[in-house]
Amino acid sequence: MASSKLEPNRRRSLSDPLAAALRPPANETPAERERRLRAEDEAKKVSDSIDEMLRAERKDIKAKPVVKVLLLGQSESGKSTTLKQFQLMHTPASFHAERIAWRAVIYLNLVRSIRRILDAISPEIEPLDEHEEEEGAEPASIIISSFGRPPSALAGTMVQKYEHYRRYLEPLAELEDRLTHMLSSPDEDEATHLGPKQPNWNMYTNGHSKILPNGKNGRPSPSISIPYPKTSSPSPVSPPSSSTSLPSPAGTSSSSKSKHKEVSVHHTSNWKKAFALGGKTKSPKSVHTNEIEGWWDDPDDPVHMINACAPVMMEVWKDPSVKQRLREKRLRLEESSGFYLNEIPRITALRYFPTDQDVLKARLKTVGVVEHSFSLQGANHRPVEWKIYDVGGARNQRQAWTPYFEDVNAIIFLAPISAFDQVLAEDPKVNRVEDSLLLWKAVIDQKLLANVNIVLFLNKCDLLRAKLESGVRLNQHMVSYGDRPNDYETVSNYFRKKFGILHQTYTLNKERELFIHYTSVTDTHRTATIISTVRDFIVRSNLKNLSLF
Ligand SMILES: Nc1nc2c(ncn2[C@@H]2O[C@H](COP(=O)(O)OP(=O)(O)OP(=O)(O)O)[C@@H](O)[C@H]2O)c(=O)[nH]1
Ligand SMILES: [Mg+2]
Repeated sequence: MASSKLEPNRRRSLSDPLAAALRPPANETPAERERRLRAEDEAKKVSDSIDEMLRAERKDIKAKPVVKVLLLGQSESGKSTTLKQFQLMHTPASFHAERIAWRAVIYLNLVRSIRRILDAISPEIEPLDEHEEEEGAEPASIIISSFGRPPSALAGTMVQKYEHYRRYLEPLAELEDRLTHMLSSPDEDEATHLGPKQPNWNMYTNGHSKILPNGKNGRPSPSISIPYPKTSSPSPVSPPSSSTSLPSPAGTSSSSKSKHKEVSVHHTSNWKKAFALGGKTKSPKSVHTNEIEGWWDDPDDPVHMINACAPVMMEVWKDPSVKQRLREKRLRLEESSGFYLNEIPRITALRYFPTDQDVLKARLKTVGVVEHSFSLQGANHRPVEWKIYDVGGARNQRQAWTPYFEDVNAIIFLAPISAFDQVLAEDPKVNRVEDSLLLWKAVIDQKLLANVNIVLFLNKCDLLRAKLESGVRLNQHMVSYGDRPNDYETVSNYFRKKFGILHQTYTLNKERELFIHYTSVTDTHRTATIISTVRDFIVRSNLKNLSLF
C-alpha cells in the first residue's frame, strides 16, 4: 500500500531535476525504505497540522472581537474632545501627525472670538434677528439675563477705543470668511480628494464662487454656507506696528447671517489631509538641503494676516473697559474659544505649531458620525478592535444616532454640567442642562439600548468650578436647587444625583450598573486615567458577548 505513495514521483519524467532529486535511491534496502516512508508520514502530519493552525488563525482574524462605543450628548458637550483623547492615548503618532492640520481651526476660533468681542463692545445696539435662533448658531456662551432680555440689549460701559480697534482689525473679517470657506467646503470630493493636496489660500478669497457648488448625488449639502464678502466695503487699514504687508482683502465684513453660525465639518470631509503640513513640501532652495519649507514662506497663508493683527488683538483683550463690557453682557468667552485669547503671541507667531492642548481646545462642530478605530491587546494576547463613534450632538443631528444603537457595546454619555446658565445654540428658549437631562432620559429608556453599558461623564467640571467661584448661582437658573450651598462639591453632587435618579426611574434594565465620572475632558492626564477605567469596565461587562477570553 505504501508503494502507492511513490507513484507520483515515479511517474515524473527523468528529465525533471526536482523529480530526480526526490526519487528514492535505486538500491534502497527494505529497512531504508521503511524508515523513509515513516519519515514521509511524519513530515506530512507536521505539514497538515501547520495547515490547520493557519486555517484557524485566518478564522480567528476574521472573528477578531470588536468593541463598539458610542459617544452621545448635546452639542458642545465634549464628545469630539473625548474622541481626541482616545486618539491621543491609543494612536498618538497619527494624532501628532495631524496637529498641524488644526492650525486653520485654531485661527478661526481665535478670529471669531475677536469678532464676537467687537460685536459686544460695539456702541450700536444690535437687534436680535431671526438667524440667531437658527440651527447651528454660535456656541452657547451668551447667557440669558435674569430679566429675560438678550445681553445685546443691555446698555453699559463705553469702549473709548472701539473705532480704533474696529478699523485695525477689519482685515480679520475677510480672514474669517476665507477660513470658514476652506473648512466647510461642501464639494468635498472635488475640493479635497481630487483637488490640490495643499490648501490654496487664494482660492477662498472673493471671486471664486465656483468652488462651492451644491451638494450632489443625494449627499447632504454642507451644514454651513457663507455668502461672499461684499466688494463694496472700504479698503482695510493696515494694523499698526507691523512690518508684514497684508494680502489685499477682498471684502471686510462677514455677512451677519454667517457670522452667527458655527463652523462645522461634514464627517465625510478629508479636511485634515488638505491642511496637513500647510501643503507645500520643499522650496527650490531646500531641494539641496532637504529642509522642509513652511507655510510662513507662503505669502498667501493666513498666518501673515493674523500675525499682523496680533498687537491690536492683544490690546483689545487686555483693555479693562472691554473686559467690563463683556462682564456686563455676560459673555464668557473663556467657555468657548476664549482659551486662545490668552495665547495670542504664541498662536499668531509665523512658525506656530499647535500643541496637544491647542488641538483639544479647538472647536469644530461635528456633522454626521465620525468613526475612530484602534486595536488593543485583550486577554490571551488576542487583538481586540475598538471602534469609537463620535456623533453630531445638535438637535438636527440626533436622528443619525439610532442606526448605531443596534450593535453598540457601550455608550459614553456626556453632560456638560457647567452649562446650567446657558441656552442651546439651536433654541435659545431651552436651558442646556435641561436639554441634557431630557436627552439622558431618552437614551436610558430606549429599548434598543436596554442591555448596553452606559457610562456618564458629568463634563466641564473645570468650568463649573470656575463659574461657581466667580459667583454665578445655580438657584438663579434652576429654582429646584433652593438654598443649598453654591459650592462645587454640593452642586456637582446635586447633578450626579439628578442624573442617577433619572436612570433608576426610567431604565428598562434594572440590573444595569451606571458608572458616573466627573470629567474635564480637556485635561489629558485625568482623562487618560478615566478612559483606562472605562475601557476595563466595558471589557469586563462584555466578556460574554465578545468572547474575549
Ligand atoms: N474647559 C473645558 N472645555 C471643554 C471641555 N470639554 C470640551 N471642551 C471644549 O468645548 C468645546 C466643544 O467640545 P466638542 O468636543 O467639540 O463638543 P461636541 O460634543 O463634539 O459638540 P458637537 O460636535 O457639536 O456635537 C471645545 O472647544 C472643547 O475644547 C472641558 O471639560 N473643559
Ligand atoms: Mg463634535
